[in-house]
Amino acid sequence: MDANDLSVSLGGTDILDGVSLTVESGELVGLVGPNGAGKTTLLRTLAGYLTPDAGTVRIDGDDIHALASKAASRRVAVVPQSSSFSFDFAVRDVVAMGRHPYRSRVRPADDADGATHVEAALERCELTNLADRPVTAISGGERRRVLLARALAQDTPVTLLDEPTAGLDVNHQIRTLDLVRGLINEGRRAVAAIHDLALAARYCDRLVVISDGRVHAAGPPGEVVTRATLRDAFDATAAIGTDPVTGTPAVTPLTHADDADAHTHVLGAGDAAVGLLEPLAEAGYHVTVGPVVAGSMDHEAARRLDCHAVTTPPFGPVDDDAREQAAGYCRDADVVIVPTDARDAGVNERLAATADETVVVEEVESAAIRAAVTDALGGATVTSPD
Ligand SMILES: Nc1ncnc2c1ncn2[C@@H]1O[C@H](COP(=O)(O)OP(=O)(O)OP(=O)(O)O)[C@@H](O)[C@H]1O
Repeated sequence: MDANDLSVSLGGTDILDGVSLTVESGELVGLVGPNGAGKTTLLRTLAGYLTPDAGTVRIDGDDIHALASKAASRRVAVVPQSSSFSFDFAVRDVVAMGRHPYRSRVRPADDADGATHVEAALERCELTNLADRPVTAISGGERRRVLLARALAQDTPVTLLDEPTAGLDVNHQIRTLDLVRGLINEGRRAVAAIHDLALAARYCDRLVVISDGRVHAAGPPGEVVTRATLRDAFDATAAIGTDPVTGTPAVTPLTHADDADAHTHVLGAGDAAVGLLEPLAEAGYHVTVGPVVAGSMDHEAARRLDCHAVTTPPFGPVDDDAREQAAGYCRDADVVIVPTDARDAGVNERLAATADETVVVEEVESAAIRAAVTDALGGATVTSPD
């Protein structure tokens, strides 16, 4: 699927502006972005429901907006965010509605294997036991699986999903995305709007960040889910780590702070530095740290918070580059903090709140690193807090 330079306005307001997106076979693309960014509008445009003011959507070469409705529905299926069923159709009948694009009043035999698709979709979505139940008499989560099964029965190369996990318990969120992933692994293509960034990062091959109707960033989850993206696209402060089980980005939203972007340099390393970085970043400071040993815990803490770390190789003296860079940060920073160990967490908190001074707290865990930087600075800025 190729969406090229899509612009859409609704009610006289520009909603999408120059959005392009490609989805290859065997690829799940996640649409992420703040509320009101335009994700649903984009999905509706990709589905052919909304005609763009400019731009095209092609599936295997066919312009989706130029196709007749049944032909378009044989290429793309939609799992909507919600659907209210006002008639008490049986679950099986709702799923069978997915076969509509293959049926013809004049040639009813055209969809000879329709029933097989419907039964397979029911089974895959664990709905076989509910197949005869009225759709008005099942739970909200089960109804979402019915919408997914209907899309499966439609048997299209492209599936568009709008918040497929919303309202599902944690078990069914995973089962639903595992199911979607299974379809992708069979060679289908899908685009899914997913609010949960960690789930999106775990299941999608690529993420497209939509913000204010534009593509803010696009790429593999590890490249897209960054502190900078969270700040710029979502206006959110977050720590980004690595999920220890899945190895994909983990997102911890932090309390929002509107503080100035004063530069704080955390000099040297140690366990205390790990605890310092997060409150500083949370308070809105531009934080740098180092020198830290490459691959150490404090380096990882800096990485996940998107704080630039000056690194020095393990098992060796602090190298000249690291020494120079750290010295530069120490000269430029509004505050230089040399952390003590964890018992001084209270002191660190106080320092973070008074960042307009240069304060150095003695006793860095790694005396060698402190000595190296102090030396590079000619000892000039090293002062005692009291
Ligand atoms: N029919 C419409 N007429 C005018 N504006 C609309 C219409 N439909 C949606 N909008 C506006 O378009 C913008 C994008 O809405 P959309 O539903 O695409 O966002 P979204 O990213 O899916 O949001 P959410 O995450 O909250 O579901 C919103 O500001 C919304 O108010």
